[in-house]
Amino acid sequence: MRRVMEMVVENLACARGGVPVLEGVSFGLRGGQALMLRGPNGIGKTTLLRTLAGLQPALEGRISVPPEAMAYAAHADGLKATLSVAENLAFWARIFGQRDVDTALTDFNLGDLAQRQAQNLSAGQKRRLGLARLLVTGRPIWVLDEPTVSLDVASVALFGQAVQRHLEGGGAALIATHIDLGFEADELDVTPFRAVPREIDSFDEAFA
Ligand SMILES: Nc1ncnc2c1ncn2[C@@H]1O[C@H](COP(=O)(O)OP(=O)(O)OP(=O)(O)O)[C@@H](O)[C@H]1O
Repeated sequence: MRRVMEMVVENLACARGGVPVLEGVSFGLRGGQALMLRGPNGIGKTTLLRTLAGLQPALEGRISVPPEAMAYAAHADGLKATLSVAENLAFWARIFGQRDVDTALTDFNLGDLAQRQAQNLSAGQKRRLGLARLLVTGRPIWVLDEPTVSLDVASVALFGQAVQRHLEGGGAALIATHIDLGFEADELDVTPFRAVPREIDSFDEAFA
């Protein structure tokens, strides 16, 4: 895995549906560090993560590392329904120039399900497969949006261990979650960065 030196985010502003939701977001993330994104429902955590991962443009600001340094996981979408668990991982590994899928199978307890088609997995098993994909990206910064949805207690623990191993290997993680993942991590509450509503330029025309 390529090591993260440090990701620096400066004065970032991001929007959802054309409406600014967060602005002035600044923070740093270094190799070995996990940062938990906190804030109430709807504040803009998903929007921020999508912007960092390059899925939507920033309104302003600077991100010191390119999206290619990041592996983004939001939900199990993107799984190939008719491919088996092992084939899904091999597919992703090939895309990212990696070979090993056994570690991902083992670490997310997917060994017994390796030959099952993705479409026949339970919600929690699909989520485990979605998260196992992180391991075959080889990318240093994991950007995770509510990664534990649908996971049972044992799977949350497996996930927590996988993140910790990633950190020990010099990786970093930015995680939007409402729950305690069971390991030491820093927190970033994005509430203070809520965008100030702007005046609508066309107000006069619209209501004239
Ligand atoms: N497609 C969309 N078009 C317009 N507004 C949207 C769209 N999707 C989300 N929003 C709004 O953007 C704001 C930020 O949403 P976002 O999903 O980033 O919040 P969040 O902090 O991740 O919330 P949660 O904790 O509930 O997951 C919310 O007010 C939401 O209603």
